Amino acid sequence: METLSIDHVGIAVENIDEAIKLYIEKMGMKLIHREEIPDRGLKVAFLTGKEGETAVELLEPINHEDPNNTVAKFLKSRGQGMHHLAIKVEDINSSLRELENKGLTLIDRTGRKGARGHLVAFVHPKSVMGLLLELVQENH
Ligand SMILES: C[C@@H](C(=O)O)C(=O)SCCNC(=O)CCNC(=O)[C@H](O)C(C)(C)COP(=O)(O)OP(=O)(O)OC[C@H]1O[C@@H](n2cnc3c(N)ncnc32)[C@H](O)[C@@H]1OP(=O)(O)O
Repeated sequence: METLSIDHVGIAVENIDEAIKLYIEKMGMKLIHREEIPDRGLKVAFLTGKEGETAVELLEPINHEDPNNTVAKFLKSRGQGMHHLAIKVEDINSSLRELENKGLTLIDRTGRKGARGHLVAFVHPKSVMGLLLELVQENH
């Protein structure tokens, strides 16, 4: 499998509106996309720099008290900060098979719809040296 690019860095935050303001006003980024994903119980926002390279994805749980919400759980146990790294691939399902064959532990066995309508899947941090890895395939 080949990584096409580093798609985004996911950052868990307690308050997405305050976080967006910080990234725009203090770091000079621009907001390129915002949505709520009720299926995953998340509010997300994507920001980039002027050159539009790798994005930052801010993630806030819709319900901070939901014990099944992975980001709410993360905020309670580890606090705000980097949550995952997402790489872009051409074919998410064949990449997942390849990673599994190489001994990595998959969280998702197939790509499913994530933010921006793209297909996404996660690989367990215990098999990526503590990093929660996301694969993203642009859904054309
Ligand atoms: C919208 C979409 C998109 O981009 O399109 C998204 O971003 S969705 C973004 C949100 N969705 C996801 O995160 C889905 C994938 N994540 C998951 O399924 C889960 O968060 C797991 C990674 C399996 C962890 O769940 P689990 O219930 O096992 O949590 P836990 O608190 O007991 O943690 C088990 C171990 O994993 C570690 N751990 C938990 N979350 C971690 C993270 N984000 N990065 C690195 N390590 C992490 C804990 O510290 C712990 O390590 P120790 O055992 O050493 O203490």
